[in-house]
Amino acid sequence: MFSSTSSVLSSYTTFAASAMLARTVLKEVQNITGQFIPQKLQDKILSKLGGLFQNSSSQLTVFIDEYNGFTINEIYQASVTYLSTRINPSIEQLKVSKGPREKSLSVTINKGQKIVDEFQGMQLMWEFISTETQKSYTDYEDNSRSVETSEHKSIRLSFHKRYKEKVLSNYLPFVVDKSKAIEEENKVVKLYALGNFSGDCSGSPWGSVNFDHPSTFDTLAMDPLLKKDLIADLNRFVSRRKFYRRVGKAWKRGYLLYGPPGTGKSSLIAAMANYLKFDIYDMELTSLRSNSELRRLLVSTANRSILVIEDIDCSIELENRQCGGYNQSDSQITLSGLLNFIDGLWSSTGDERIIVFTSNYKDKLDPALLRPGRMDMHIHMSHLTPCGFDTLAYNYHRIRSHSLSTEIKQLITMVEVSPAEVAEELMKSEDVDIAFNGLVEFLRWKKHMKLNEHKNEEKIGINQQETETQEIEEKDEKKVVKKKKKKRAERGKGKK
Ligand SMILES: Nc1ncnc2c1ncn2[C@@H]1O[C@H](COP(=O)(O)OP(=O)(O)OP(=O)(O)O)[C@@H](O)[C@H]1O
Ligand SMILES: [Mg+2]
Repeated sequence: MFSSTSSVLSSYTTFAASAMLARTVLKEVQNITGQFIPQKLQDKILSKLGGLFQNSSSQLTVFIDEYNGFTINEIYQASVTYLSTRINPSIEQLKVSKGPREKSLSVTINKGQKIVDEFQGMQLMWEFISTETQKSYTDYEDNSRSVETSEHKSIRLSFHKRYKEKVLSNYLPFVVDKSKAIEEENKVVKLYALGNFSGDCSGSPWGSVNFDHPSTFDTLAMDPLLKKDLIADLNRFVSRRKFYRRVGKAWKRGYLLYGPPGTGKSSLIAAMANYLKFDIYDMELTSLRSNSELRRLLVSTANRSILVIEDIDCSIELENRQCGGYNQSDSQITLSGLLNFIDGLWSSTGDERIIVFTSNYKDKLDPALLRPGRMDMHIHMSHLTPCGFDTLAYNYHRIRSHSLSTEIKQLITMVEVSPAEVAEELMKSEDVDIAFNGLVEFLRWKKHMKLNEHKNEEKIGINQQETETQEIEEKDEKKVVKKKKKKRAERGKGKK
């Protein structure tokens, strides 16, 4: 990969000058501080610098241009990213920029600036270079002349000749890997939905916005063991590229999230995306007309992404699958169309894909969807538990315990309350006492309603029982009357 990088032996005389400069600086430091720097320490400093500055003819310089022909040079980009983490106090000029959709500033080194880096005992000197070239054009129609200036950017990497192999096969790959990790860390997660609302001209059916959902695994109230299992499952999944290749399985994973409304299914998807830094594709099945449209959309999703189909039980005609002879042509969208595609083409074209289905009712789902191997993990998002309450209390009020906590937790075990409902109450005031008191009131009211419901149910139950026994008695009565009539009739015959 790197052998083609142009390497030029440069008579880099500035290095020798820099060595002299380093000696002068050491002397100056002694003069200013009035403190003698021990000779040993001086030697050590100079010998460290010596790897770079000793003899100009022992230096090798690698030039890394911004462009490789018309395409961007990935090593250049990687070096810029990597060097932005190596900025030290000796740097005098920096460049700062920020794209309209980026979260943070990007700080890079200005042209002419140098950075010394160390790697496995080697000293390496990086320098940013920029040259401007001007071309003049003559417009022969009106004989006017115009000048066009273009900038040529490159980076110069210098080190001792004896490290050539090590730099090309260890150091530069290290720089590339490191820059990927940095980019991954700074990556802005995107949310894609159908329709082009970002105004780009790519022709993609998906429009995207920056995904700025604050949900993380820390803020999510869910069974701690389940949360731990899920995080471990995600970690295993993303680290198993080779494994999936070896066993011949498509590198994808399916999760089914089910549970009542407001229990955090959508929040969990957001937490997964934020954790993995995967983009989300939100697929609204009800707005699609055919299997072929679905296929087109799935093909145009990118790797390292989460495809989300919410409320799967409501968004697809489940009966389609069950009706054997039903016309499952391309003119409509069917569950089998979706499943076939997920199992087949899509899974073999993409890498590192996650698919998430959500549903409020697991038992309403087609068994085909629940078949082993389809949805690898079924995750039940339940009503709030006392432990989940602790998470919410800490999220919203940064509080680990409160005099009302015990009562709140007791009430939570008595009523069925969703994390969303409790979150709503906790947000009503920034004063924790007011918010917790409000929550207690709310939970007591829920408990009261539940008890009333029970009583009503019991009443209905008793009434029902009464009517049932009455009916039975009536039936029995009728039977008895019938029997009696029969007997009477028989007796009448006998008399005759
Ligand atoms: N488990 C949870 N942990 C933390 N906050 C939660 C949790 N569940 C719900 N919330 C809060 O309630 C809001 C709504 O929850 P969310 O949309 O994730 O629920 P859902 O299960 O997807 O509901 P639905 O079935 O209606 O789609 C969230 O924005 C969040 O503030
Ligand atoms: Mg939801």
